[in-house]
Amino acid sequence: MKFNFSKWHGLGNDFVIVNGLEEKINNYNEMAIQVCDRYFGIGADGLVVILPSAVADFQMRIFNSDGSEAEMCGNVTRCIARYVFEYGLTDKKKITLETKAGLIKPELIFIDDVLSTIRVDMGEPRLKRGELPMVGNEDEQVVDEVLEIDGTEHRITGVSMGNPHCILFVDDITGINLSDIGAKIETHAAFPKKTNVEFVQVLNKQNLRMRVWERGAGVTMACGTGACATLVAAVLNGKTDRQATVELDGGQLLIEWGPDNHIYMSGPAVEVFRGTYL
Ligand SMILES: N[C@H](CCC[C@H](N)C(=O)O)C(=O)O
Repeated sequence: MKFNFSKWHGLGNDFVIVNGLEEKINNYNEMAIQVCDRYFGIGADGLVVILPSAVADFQMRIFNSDGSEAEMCGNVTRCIARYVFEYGLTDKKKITLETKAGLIKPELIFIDDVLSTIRVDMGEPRLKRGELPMVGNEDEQVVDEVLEIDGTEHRITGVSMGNPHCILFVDDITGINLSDIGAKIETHAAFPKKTNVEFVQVLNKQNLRMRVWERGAGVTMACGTGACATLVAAVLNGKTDRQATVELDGGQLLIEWGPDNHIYMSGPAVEVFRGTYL
């Protein structure tokens, strides 16, 4: 089944974007596995399809490279905002996107007619265990709890941005074997829907260094929802201010936890190439 696509990334977290208003794909989960394969396919962390919406400007569905569907994705939200504007699907610089995590609102910020950054209202963080989700009392926050992995205790904080995140603060991030421990935490019994895993080194009150093992994708260069969850966890644990720069393998995101309790993420989006999948 042939379809046109465009290849984008947000700080190296890369996606195949398909305009589902014009292109037909029968099985998104299966197609995501195929197109994300870096040897036999296009190669990406995920497949994202733009669809019509009755409640927003567009609907966005996100599929990880393992074929699983995610509730939300921060980095691709910035790419979609540019895509629909530059491909003429809208003349709006600020749009609403319907996702499984609710309505997300990206805005293209121009300075002297040049695109400067893309700022996304990511909605409110979910801080109760049940929303994480994580086993235990639904109304409790998951802050500074102990998770046992291979007989070793790790202190974690759980935050959901519509998708689940397990955050661990470490003194030296270079010493983490992300592929080993990330995979074990992703599939830990404490997380019925599995989880994204972020390791964080606090540099100071306004700067964090974070590396991520993503649910359904493994180690990626960046994770937008993960950066938002990381800032929230850092504030909950008294480590940073409510606005900080999160430095990822692929670059930096500015994250703010606003007085309206919404999380705002600012960063870039880049279109790399276009093509036809045969
Ligand atoms: N792997 C994630 C989805 C992609 C999120 C990430 N790429 C982002 O930028 O937020 C999950 O299954 O929840």
